[in-house]
Amino acid sequence: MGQDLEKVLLSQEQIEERLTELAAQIDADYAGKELLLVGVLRGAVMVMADLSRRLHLPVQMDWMAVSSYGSGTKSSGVVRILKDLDTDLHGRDVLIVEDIIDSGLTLSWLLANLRSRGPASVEIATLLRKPEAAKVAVDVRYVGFDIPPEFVVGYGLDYAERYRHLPFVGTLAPHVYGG
Ligand SMILES: O=P(O)(O)OC[C@H]1O[C@H](OP(=O)(O)OP(=O)(O)O)[C@H](O)[C@@H]1O
Ligand code: HPA
Repeated sequence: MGQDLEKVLLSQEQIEERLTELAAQIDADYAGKELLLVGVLRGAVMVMADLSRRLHLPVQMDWMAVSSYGSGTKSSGVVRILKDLDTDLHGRDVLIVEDIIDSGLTLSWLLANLRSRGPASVEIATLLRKPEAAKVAVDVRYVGFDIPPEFVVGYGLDYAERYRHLPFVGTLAPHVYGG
């Protein structure tokens, strides 16, 4: 496992500190409201757990599963809903919780999809964003870290379903994905 990693990009401490800041901002922005957190499976599980536990607002949580990456390192651009929400979004303040915005294709599709369901508002919170990899612009209210356009793993992010459990974000050694 150690040999698979090239470097640690963001330590557990850096991530937790930033999530605390984002939670305070979200608490202030939605004061007096009840928020519906929509986690995007599977990558957002860690961010959802750690961000939601820092919120003081009343929140509900629901989950969607979408897929655009399959087992590779590039977005296919074709988004499929693998599991839809159980919650009616009509009149709700919705915050999509994500691990990463890379090309932006998944989130721009998801944002349009959720906005078509009649919510009061839909915003996005993502731990990571790769500005140099953007293929479409996505309006993101809460960003943990802007990172370089390298493939990263850990803290929910996988390569071929591995490395999601790592408590930090790192890059993989090129030999792992045949680079
Ligand atoms: O901006 P994009 O280029 O569209 O990439 C971002 C998407 O890719 C990842 O999901 P993935 O499809 O890998 O599924 P997973 O969450 O199950 O790992 C991530 O969780 C985002 O949903
Ligand atoms: O850099 C990444 N790593 C893992 N999954 C991803 N999905 C989009 N970008 C990435």
